[in-house]
Amino acid sequence: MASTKTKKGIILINLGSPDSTNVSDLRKYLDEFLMDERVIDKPWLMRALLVKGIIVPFRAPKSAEAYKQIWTEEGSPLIVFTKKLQHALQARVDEPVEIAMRYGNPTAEEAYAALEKRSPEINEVIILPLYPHYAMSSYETAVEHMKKVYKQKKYPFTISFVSPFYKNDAYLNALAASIRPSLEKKYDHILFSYHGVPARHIRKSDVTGCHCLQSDTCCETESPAHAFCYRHQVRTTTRLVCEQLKISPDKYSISFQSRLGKGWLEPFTDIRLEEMPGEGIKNLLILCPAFVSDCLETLEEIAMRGKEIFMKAGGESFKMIPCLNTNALWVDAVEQMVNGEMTSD
Ligand SMILES: C=CC1=C(C)c2cc3[nH]c(cc4nc(cc5[nH]c(cc1n2)c(C)c5CCC(=O)O)C(CCC(=O)O)=C4C)c(C)c3C=C
Ligand SMILES: [Fe+2]
Ligand SMILES: [Fe+2]
Repeated sequence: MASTKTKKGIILINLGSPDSTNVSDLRKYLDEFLMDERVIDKPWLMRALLVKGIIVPFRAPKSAEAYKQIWTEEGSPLIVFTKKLQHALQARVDEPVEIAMRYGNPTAEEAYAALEKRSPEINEVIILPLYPHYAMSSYETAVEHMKKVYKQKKYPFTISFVSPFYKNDAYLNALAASIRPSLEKKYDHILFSYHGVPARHIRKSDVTGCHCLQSDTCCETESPAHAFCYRHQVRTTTRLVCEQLKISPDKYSISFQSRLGKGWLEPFTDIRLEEMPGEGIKNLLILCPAFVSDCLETLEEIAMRGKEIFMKAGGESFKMIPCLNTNALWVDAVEQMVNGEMTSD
């Protein structure tokens, strides 16, 4: 029997941005985002009342102003950097590369259709969610959405997903290289600020039902829960990259940003930024490794508002290390991952 030759296509999926900074586009984007049951995990009616009745009407005008601070002529930084990553990868691989956004545009349907149109003979699509760490509100929802859309039509290809790459060697090398030049100048401390999640989400994702968040050190005790534990994974990325760079544990820490409501992972980035100068940390290096593309949460929340909090509290220098964006070592890592050369589980 003749064997079928594999013809691959690649999709990079990221979170997505509003189409513009108009309040109406913000409403549409926030509605789609926050009505996702993996982001706000309340029963549909309660979620709809909260999102459509309270959060979106109040947040949309404020978010529109925030997006205006970072919007470029080419559009939202998150989309622009994801497209640039697509082109950088495309320059290295023969397989067609498309992008999709979990919320907004381009959609999953468009990405599948674009691959089919570019190469009708594709029989296998590798999907890389652009999140280093597993969270039900990021990695899981991207995967489930791509699967749901895939099932709605008869596509001539199979789909498979790259796992969270928080301890992948090539990713860690890229992250370390992006930090290394900043270590040459004087600094007192490095803050790894990760996007926060509700603690409840971590407990929900605990496959053992009895491990996650049981103590402050449970993330350091081996457990099958860690394949889905955001806190374990961000701690692992931080520890491994600091070991590689020989940064001693007293010189760095982790915090969580962008909280929306109560019961989120602590410590909070904004609170730590206010406290640090009083603890003698006057010269700060900060990075946001939950994001591989600079976006609203890095450029506006941290580089603008976070810096202001720190400097007002008595800080002297605040250096933000950019996301990996189109860093050549990061493109190497992406190329390895879509080629199935993952070293993480
Ligand atoms: C319940 C609310 C939210 C959860 C949980 C959450 C998790 C989460 N988000 C990202 C990545 C990004 N989030 C971004 C923006 C953003 N996030 C939330 C809410 C939750 N996120 C909101 C309401 C917004 C919109 C902006 C705002 O109004 O503040 C972005 C930036 C998008 C952009 O266009 O630049 C990213 C990226 C992760 C990785 C994550 C869980 C780990
Ligand atoms: Fe978010
Ligand atoms: Fe855990």
